[in-house]
Amino acid sequence: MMLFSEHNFHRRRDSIGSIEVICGSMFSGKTEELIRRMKRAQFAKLPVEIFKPEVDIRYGLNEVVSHDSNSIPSTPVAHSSAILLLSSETKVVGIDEAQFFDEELPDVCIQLANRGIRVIVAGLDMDYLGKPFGPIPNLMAIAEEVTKVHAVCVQCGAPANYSYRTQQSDARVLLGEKESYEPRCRSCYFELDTEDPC
Ligand SMILES: Nc1ncnc2c1ncn2[C@@H]1O[C@H](COP(=O)(O)OP(=O)(O)O)[C@@H](O)[C@H]1O
Ligand SMILES: Cc1cn([C@H]2C[C@H](O)[C@@H](COP(=O)(O)O)O2)c(=O)[nH]c1=O
Ligand SMILES: [Zn+2]
Repeated sequence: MMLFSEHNFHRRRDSIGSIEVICGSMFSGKTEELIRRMKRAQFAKLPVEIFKPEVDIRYGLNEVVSHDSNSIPSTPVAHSSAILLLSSETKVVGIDEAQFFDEELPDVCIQLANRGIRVIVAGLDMDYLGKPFGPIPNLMAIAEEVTKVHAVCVQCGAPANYSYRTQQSDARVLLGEKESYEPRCRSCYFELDTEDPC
């Protein structure tokens, strides 16, 4: 089976660029999907570069690592504009944890795509309060393709699109894993009474 993004990419590989967004809750497979697409590009012998925000130091500075320990080398950057300094040979750019970047990231992605680069951006669409997170909503608006992936709700097993924070903290940015967050579905996130009222 050929996924839409792979088909699209092949057709356009030497012509115009594009922007793809992979979004969802924590543990939904965003990083794995980003790594999968980047590795396919490498198999196609295309020069790739992967970036992540400097703030995300969970697994060290120089690689993107999934919750299943898949990894790919990456470059940490303090501001999205630094991504524009990449090599002129680069054909595919991956960006992980994009929710932590500044609001200039969508414009940076447009500039890259207009140079003919395929840009693949992964990030949380919502913060722990269920609010749209950083530049992700604007990126979704300008992207050619948006993929929303889902985790499994730890409470009931349904598809999960919320990241429920289990630690007491009001800070929007709180790096963490399973000790601080759990993926939940709407019903479990809002603790809705799902009993049939009739
Ligand atoms: N509740 C869960 N639902 C789905 N995957 C989970 C869950 N808890 C742990 N995982 C693991 O997380 C992996 C996805 O990791 P990753 O790609 O890093 O996600 P994300 O970048 O969206 O946080 C899955 O393949 C699975 O092994
Ligand atoms: C919901 C939420 C998450 N974070 C942090 C927690 C993790 O360090 C990353 C998300 O990583 P993942 O690859 O998507 O699992 O973001 C945060 O700082 N604030 C939040 O509201
Ligand atoms: Zn649930």
